Amino acid sequence: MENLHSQICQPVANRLRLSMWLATLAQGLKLVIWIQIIVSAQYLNGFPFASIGGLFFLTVLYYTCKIKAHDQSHYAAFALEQILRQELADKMAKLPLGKVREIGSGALAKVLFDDVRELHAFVADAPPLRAEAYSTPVFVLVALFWLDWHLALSVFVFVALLFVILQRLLSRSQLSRREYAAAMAQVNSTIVEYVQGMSAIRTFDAGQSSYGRFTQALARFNAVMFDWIAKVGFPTRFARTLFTPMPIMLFLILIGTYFHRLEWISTFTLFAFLVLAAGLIETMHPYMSLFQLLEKSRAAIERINEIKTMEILTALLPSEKPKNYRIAFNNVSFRYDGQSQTVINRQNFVIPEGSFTAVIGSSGSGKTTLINLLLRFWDVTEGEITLGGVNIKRIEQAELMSLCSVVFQDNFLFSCSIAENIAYGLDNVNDAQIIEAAKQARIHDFIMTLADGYQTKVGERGQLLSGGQKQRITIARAFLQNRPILILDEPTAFSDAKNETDLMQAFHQLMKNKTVIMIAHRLSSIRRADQILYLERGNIIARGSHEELMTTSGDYQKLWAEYRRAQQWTM
Ligand SMILES: Nc1ncnc2c1ncn2[C@@H]1O[C@H](COP(=O)(O)OP(=O)(O)OP(=O)(O)O)[C@@H](O)[C@H]1O
Repeated sequence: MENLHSQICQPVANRLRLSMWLATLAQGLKLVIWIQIIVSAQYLNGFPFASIGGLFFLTVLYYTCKIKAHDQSHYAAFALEQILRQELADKMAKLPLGKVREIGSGALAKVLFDDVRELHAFVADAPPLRAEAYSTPVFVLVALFWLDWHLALSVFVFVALLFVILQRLLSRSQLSRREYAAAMAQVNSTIVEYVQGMSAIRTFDAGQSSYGRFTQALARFNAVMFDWIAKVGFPTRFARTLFTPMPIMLFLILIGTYFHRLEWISTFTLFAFLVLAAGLIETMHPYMSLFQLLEKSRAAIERINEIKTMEILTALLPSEKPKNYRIAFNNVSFRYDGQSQTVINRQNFVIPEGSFTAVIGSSGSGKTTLINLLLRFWDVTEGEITLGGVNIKRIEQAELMSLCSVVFQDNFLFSCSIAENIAYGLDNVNDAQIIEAAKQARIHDFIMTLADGYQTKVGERGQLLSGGQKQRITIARAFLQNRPILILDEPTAFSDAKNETDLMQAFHQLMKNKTVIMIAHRLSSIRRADQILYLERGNIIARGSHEELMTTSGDYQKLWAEYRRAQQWTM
């Protein structure tokens, strides 16, 4: 077995070995049964009934071994499937969250489901096939040499020749895996984009450009496949023709009758050779299937290994608990994987415990990145972030998360009830507490208008609710969590003024007595901030309270002047 395959099958190696041995034993028994039948053919006039018992026993043993081999390899396949899914899921939990988002949920799900399933087929089917492909030719050749070494040697040379031809043909037919994988991945991603972005697609381009990208990807995939078929069509058909019993039978009849005339072999030996050699050639078919299984599973294993070997978030030891909730960025720089430019450049600032810090800046200035670094969705490239004087890399991930409540603009809800979504991840929460949190988040009245109230299912990703409603459910969860650090991404747009006022009131109540960092999109909501960080191109260009910045920062004054002009224009 190839290194790649044996490495990934390591956890179930013992079962697979057992399956191989049982399958090999079954092949040996099959051959013994054949030989016994052929030998019995010599006694057609007086069939040895005594040996029927033995034959029956061998047949039962043969089927028992074959079935047990099959069972073992299938158990191994199921066990490995479970082990790998568990391992990959554990690994994903330790990867930087930014990395998980970058790879995309579609691609990760494909590895967890499709690739692991692909491997199942290989693990379940390969051991019996391998036993058949490798042991049967050896057994049959031993039997042929035992019958007559002259003819056996000729058959051996003939089959070896065929084998070399088969190897050549199969290696020529290897589909350029990288090309195939790239073409397939492009088809998948364009399908996902086409389906997920359906609303934007219909609004903006009636599906033309996105559909165009999809058809282009499909055309490329077809071109790769056609090219492959053109390359392998003839070799495959030729291999199939060579590995039928006919060529070896013809060879045996020619050379066998010659040997028979020389009186080197008896008629019986020639007959035995014809039967056994036909079987020998059939054993090349499992070899071809095995080759295809190996090829198909190789790409899956490569993708699984890619995730298994990804760098995880490492914790610096010994782990420590923060002593307070003062946050400090010390000389922090950050560059996304594979990018040459840093998006945060050597930044230093402090967020005092219990204060409200607003982060402002134009689109792409690095506001979200700053928050992602604090939550360890990514790790800083240089410098350190401390919480309560402790480098966040020394704080266990679960501990860090248990100190922060996060409310994003686009909030993910789970496809369960509203009550379950509010209490998500929290133990020992009763209905009264859930209702109280919903009231504080100004969402209780809306929930009561629903026929099933708090038991209403929100649909996949919360699609049955509006953006504002989803956000208020997340705010209710944050009220219930009551964690000392609150990270908010202020909503930019909601449908009506009432909804927006409700939301802002809920936000302000939630912020009380907490260390708050808010990405602010509206200047009106930052006036009461203790500190405003004005970020541009990864640098804080101004820092201070509203009053301070209005006197010290020309950029900040300009921002307000523009904001006021826009307000007057709106009015
Ligand atoms: N996963 C990523 N890989 C590479 N570059 C990224 C990635 N995410 C963001 N960037 C880049 O980093 C820079 C900062 O992005 P960030 O999302 O932090 O900006 P932002 O200020 O939050 O913007 P917005 O207000 O539009 O949300 C941008 O130039 C963006 O293109």
